[in-house]
Amino acid sequence: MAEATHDIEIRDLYKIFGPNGAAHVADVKAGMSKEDLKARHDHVLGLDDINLTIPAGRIQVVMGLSGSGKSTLIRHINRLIEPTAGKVIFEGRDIVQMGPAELRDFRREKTAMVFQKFALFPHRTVLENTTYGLNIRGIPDGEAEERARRWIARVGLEGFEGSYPNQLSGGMQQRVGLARALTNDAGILLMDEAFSALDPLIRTDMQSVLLDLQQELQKTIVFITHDLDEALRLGDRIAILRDGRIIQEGTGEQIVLRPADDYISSFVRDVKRGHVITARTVMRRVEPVETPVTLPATALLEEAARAMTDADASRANIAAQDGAHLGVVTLSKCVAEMIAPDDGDEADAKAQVA
Ligand SMILES: Nc1ncnc2c1ncn2[C@@H]1O[C@H](COP(=O)(O)OP(=O)(O)OP(=O)(O)O)[C@@H](O)[C@H]1O
Repeated sequence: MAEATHDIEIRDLYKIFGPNGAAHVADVKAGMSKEDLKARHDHVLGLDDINLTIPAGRIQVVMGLSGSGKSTLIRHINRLIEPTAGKVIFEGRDIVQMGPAELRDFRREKTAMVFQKFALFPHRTVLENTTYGLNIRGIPDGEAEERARRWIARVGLEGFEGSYPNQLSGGMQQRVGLARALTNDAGILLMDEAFSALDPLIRTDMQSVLLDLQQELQKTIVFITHDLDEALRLGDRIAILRDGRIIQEGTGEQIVLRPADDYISSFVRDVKRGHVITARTVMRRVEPVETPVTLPATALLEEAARAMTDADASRANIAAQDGAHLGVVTLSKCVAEMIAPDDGDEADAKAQVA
């Protein structure tokens, strides 16, 4: 038997919406397109042969345009949607095969969800909204309240425990959504366009709140978005969906440097490369040089360029976490990569992250 892991392993997953989806899996496997399936059989292809390992303790972003299958995919993880075929394996168990009681416990204890439209109860206070999940699990009131208060404070809402949702701004309401999910203490956090309804500044703020919490909590987060900047900022890994298929999966840096096709190229063309590409990717593997600047391998190009400019240095050494020397970057190389690489540089950079 395979060793149990805390990763979420999605294997050969298909979802065909319609009265007789299972009858059409073979057609889809044989290459029938979403359009043909709709035209010939009046069924909708939701997910097409999804294979994805969502790493434990990291943020997996699922990105794609409207209708690409993002919501359908995330809802298979807690089985709010039944697959037409395939497996979703967590800790050695296939969620698809769970009976009702096992599924209920899995949902309540292992997963929590944050929704785009907050989904708060309007007639309950912040505290009551946050304790709700614990109450239905039968956790004693005192303990539930203590846990809820802790998370309400942790998301920055101390003092608002007695407020009602309509007394709060959108950003504050989503902080309640996050507090409610965290109070549940579940290892898997499912976030479906959780920040998409927020104003840009509040949205960036909430991304920072999430990243800050994640440093400490290291939950397995599945985060859906249609926004590339958000995907690149949050995702340890990013899967890009189109028409129910994963067309590319990797780190943000890999996707920006090696877009799998023209569609993804057009997505990433306007990305701020200095915020995505790391110094390690553009360094040369040469002996240490005389310079006041040493940077971690994870430093982004913009950070590297700023550090060198501030120190009036033209080069920086790059060191691994344990301090071992890895290579050298130059200021001019960083700037050139941030602006637009020539083909040769692009090929080098691609080879580096391959
Ligand atoms: N219950 C359903 N019945 C029929 N078709 C459905 C159903 N739910 C989703 N679909 C279809 O499945 C495909 C994927 O939809 P899904 O909602 O997962 O996309 P999405 O990427 O989350 O889009 P959005 O960003 O607009 O929410 C779409 O073609 C959609 O119309």
